[in-house]
Amino acid sequence: MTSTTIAHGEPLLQVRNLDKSFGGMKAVDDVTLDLRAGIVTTLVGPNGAGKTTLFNLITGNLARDSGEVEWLGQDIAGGKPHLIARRGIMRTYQDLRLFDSMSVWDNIMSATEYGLLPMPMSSAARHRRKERIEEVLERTGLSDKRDTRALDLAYAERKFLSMARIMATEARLWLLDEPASGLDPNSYERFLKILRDDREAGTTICIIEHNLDIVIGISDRIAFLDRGRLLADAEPDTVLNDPELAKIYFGDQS
Ligand SMILES: Nc1ncnc2c1ncn2[C@@H]1O[C@H](COP(=O)(O)OP(=O)(O)OP(=O)(O)O)[C@@H](O)[C@H]1O
Repeated sequence: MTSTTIAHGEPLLQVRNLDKSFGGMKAVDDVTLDLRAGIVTTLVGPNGAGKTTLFNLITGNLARDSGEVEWLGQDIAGGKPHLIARRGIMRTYQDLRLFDSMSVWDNIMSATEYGLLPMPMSSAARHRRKERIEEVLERTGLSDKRDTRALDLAYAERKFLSMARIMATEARLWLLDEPASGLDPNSYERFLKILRDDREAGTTICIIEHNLDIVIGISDRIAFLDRGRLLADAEPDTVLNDPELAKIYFGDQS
């Protein structure tokens, strides 16, 4: 995992003129976007806008047609997912992709190993990892569930486990695909606190989110996608008060 220092607000990940089509349909169409160090960028837009596809192109789950993805100035487009993870880019999935028959603890442990070189860890490093997992269990409210199989968790607990899996790594960039969908209001608060605390600690976060309370509650910047095109990338007030974007997002309600 790279430890290059980068100033708050400077681009950590740069997407340039990225394109991806499925058949004749452009799912991501000439998108240029910076994800900046220590900043929470929310990716919004109607269903099918290309948000998840953009994540998949960044993380190597899909191959781009053209364009660039740079991490700290290095080209990473076309890299394999585990190699991209190794650089410090971790993600969650809408369908969570937990290891259902494994315990909460083992699910988290496996995430800390994903993308790492298979080399023995020093006992000090193992100890630090254990402490980090304990802290993540506490913050996600899963301490009492550490031995429970993922399959046996309640819905909100499964969502928090998918967050815990990336929190326990030392990733510098988190890509979160609708992590709060279906959560109850109490869980929202826990979720927002996690994001705010990690942003404070310097983590860079990009989150796909439909819930406007969450969008308003956490965004430093909002990027608005529609039919593959990036229509806006600006401060929340600018995007949220743009009547044209509201029409696209909510439909014409006049
Ligand atoms: N693997 C694929 N094969 C074919 N079409 C795909 C594939 N993945 C996505 N698409 C299509 O690309 C478009 C963008 O999909 P994507 O999932 O990126 O949208 P989204 O903005 O994340 O939507 P949502 O908010 O509903 O999750 C959609 O029309 C979708 O059907």
